[in-house]
Amino acid sequence: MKTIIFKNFSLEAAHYLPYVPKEHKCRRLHGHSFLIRLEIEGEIENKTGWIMDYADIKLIFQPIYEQLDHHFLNDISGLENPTSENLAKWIWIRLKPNLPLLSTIVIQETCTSGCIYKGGNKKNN
Ligand SMILES: Nc1nc2c(c(=O)[nH]1)N=C([C@H](O)[C@H](O)COP(=O)(O)OP(=O)(O)OP(=O)(O)O)CN2
Ligand SMILES: [Zn+2]
Repeated sequence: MKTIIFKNFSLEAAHYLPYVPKEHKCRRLHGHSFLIRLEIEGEIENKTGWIMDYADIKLIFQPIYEQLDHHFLNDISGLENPTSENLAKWIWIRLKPNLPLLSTIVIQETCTSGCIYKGGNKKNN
């Protein structure tokens, strides 16, 4: 039976949203403690009793995490407009090839706001 496991990460990063009106609060440089949740969907293996080791999810995500943690997101290629939605998509494109069972990325930007990304078609991700 298909089961979903998850691994949560917390990362600190600064950003601003360049395309909102000048008066919008998010046009100003500010920072977040982003919460990122990676969900993996698959079958439970008989022998191990798991879908995959949580530690392996962490290992696979590590190089991407390091590109983001304590960075200015707007400076990162492909993240010039670092909305939650674009961040989720950016992570998905880089992570999915190495983590084929990835099914959902949840980005929580503040206590009250976030995005749930489930991938896209091959053409536009
Ligand atoms: N669809 C999106 N809307 C907004 C995004 C986004 O990424 N996608 N981002 C922002 C800002 O980055 C902002 O920092 C977070 O927005 P907001 O929820 O308005 O933040 P608050 O903590 O101030 O929310 P309150 O609940 O009003 O206190 C804006 N919009
Ligand atoms: Zn923000």
